[in-house]
Amino acid sequence: MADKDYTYSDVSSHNTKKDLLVVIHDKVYNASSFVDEHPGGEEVLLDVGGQDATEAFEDVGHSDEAREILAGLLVGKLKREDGDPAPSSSAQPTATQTKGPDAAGLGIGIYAIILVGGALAFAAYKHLQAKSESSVKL
Ligand code: HEM
Repeated sequence: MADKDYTYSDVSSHNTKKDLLVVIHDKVYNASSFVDEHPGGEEVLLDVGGQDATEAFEDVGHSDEAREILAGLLVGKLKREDGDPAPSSSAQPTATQTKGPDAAGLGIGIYAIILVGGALAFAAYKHLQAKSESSVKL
């Protein structure tokens, strides 16, 4: 039973509490027996019922114990076909990569503003100082 091949549409029809399949890393798990015991609540599992739950599962940072439980729920593997949604976890790295340069650009901008602002403030201070010195002499 654990080496059955499922298509994405096979899995998608099993999305109820009594009949709950989830896909994690292209493997298919039957979470029906575990849904009531899930420490994270049944709601989150039902939300991903019949779908690819890889990202949701990995985002939580589940423990090794959770992964052992998961291994016990294995019923088969996912056979991807043309037109199926892409594995959800593969979209993540690109999203974080594009974030990097943006954040760095903003950081440099802020430094530039502080530097120019500081230089202007210093010039104004010097100017006022020179002015008050010359008025004392008069
Ligand atoms: C069949 C798949 C899953 C299994 C076997 C599983 C198992 C577990 C286990 C054993 C824990 C306790 C903490 C730990 O050992 O890491 C846990 C916690 C948690 N799980 Fe899952 N989980 C599954 C899927 C999911 C999914 C898809 C989500 C979606 C967001 C999720 C969300 C959470 C959350 C939020 C907690 C933390 C609960 C807390 O600490 O209050 N889990 N899960």
